[in-house]
Amino acid sequence: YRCQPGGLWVFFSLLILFLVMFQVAEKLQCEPKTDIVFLKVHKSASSTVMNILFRFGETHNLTFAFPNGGGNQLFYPRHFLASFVQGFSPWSPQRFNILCHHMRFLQPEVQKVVSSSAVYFSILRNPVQLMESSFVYYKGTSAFSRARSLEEFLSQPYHYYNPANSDSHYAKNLMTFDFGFNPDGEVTAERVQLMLNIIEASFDLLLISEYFDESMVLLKEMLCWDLDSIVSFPLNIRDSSTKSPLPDTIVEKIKDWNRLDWEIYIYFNRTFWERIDRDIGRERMQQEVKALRDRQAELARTCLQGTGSVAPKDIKDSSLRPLQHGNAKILGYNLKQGLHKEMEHTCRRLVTPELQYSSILYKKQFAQKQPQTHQPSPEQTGQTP
Ligand SMILES: Nc1ncnc2c1ncn2[C@@H]1O[C@H](COP(=O)(O)OS(=O)(=O)O)[C@@H](OP(=O)(O)O)[C@H]1O
Repeated sequence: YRCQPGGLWVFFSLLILFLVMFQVAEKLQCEPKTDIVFLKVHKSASSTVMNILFRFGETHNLTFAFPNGGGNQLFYPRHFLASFVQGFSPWSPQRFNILCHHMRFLQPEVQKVVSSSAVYFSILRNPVQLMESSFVYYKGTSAFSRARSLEEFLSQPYHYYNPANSDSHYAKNLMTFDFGFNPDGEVTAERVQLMLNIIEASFDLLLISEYFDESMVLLKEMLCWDLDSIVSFPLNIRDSSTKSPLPDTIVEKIKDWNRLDWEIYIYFNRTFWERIDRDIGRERMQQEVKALRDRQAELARTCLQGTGSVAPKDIKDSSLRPLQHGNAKILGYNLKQGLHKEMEHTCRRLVTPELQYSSILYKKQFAQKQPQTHQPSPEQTGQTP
């Protein structure tokens, strides 16, 4: 049997056609996603994730669902309502690309402000470290203000904690609360299962802050973004002088006190790794994480003075100073001098704290608009994070 030249031509034409179709199919499958809901769970590295979303949104000219009047939270701790979003009208078809400010989740209302094809994700943190962080950051709230230490609070929590107070959620099952559920609900197998089912049905991906880099790789895959879109420097981080070590006895007490959060965390930590095994595999994950860390290290060398984060008093540019809250000392960054214009912009955005960045984007989005006639009260704008 001898191969005919005509046959070869047909073979190569078919091969090229197949390759082109394959590329087109792959592209169709993997268009970068631009409609996103991020539930910004408190004290779970959510400000770092928000910075990633801010940068992507700014670069791609996307719209954000800002709180009315430009506050920093969507009228938290109230359950989310579409009417909290600036520019939302029940009579207009306008939808926003990214919803990522602090809110207490309520899906039917969220669905009114974003496209029906929006991707939903959130991030969880081990409730033990989350509560230690919350105790320091929200030291001024009613449940924590009278307790000298977390140990003291946990020795008789109901002496300090009154569920009827409007700021009590910072002290018990904060993740459960942010997902929209009752943090004081009785812990039964049925309740836990129902809660997990609802979260799983509403969210496409649950990230884990202890595995932040792996989380970003999963996010990149889900959103069809590139590596540079998911790089970050850790934001809203505390100085170690305001962190306390937790003896084992306290760890157990925190788990018990935050039982609903613990159940959420355990379950989605498991599904997180199952998803990695299913979609990426451990080996490729390792390579992707390395690529991400290498890129971040390169950016740190380019952008930052010194080796990394610095105390608030040492931040030279006041527009890069993060909000200080409660008893926490929140660190920030100094940019290198003499960076070229474009690089300076990239570096500056990486280290711009949440409140300043949000306000820059808000002004940009509403630059053409008249000032609001309705002025919400400070409580409504949620000035404290
Ligand atoms: N990349 C990365 N990886 C792991 N952990 C990180 C990261 N970025 C921020 N953090 C830690 O997240 C805590 C702040 O969380 P939030 O930004 O969600 O807080 S807030 O509710 O918006 O105030 C805060 O925790 P504590 O330092 O324990 O308070 C940060 O250190």
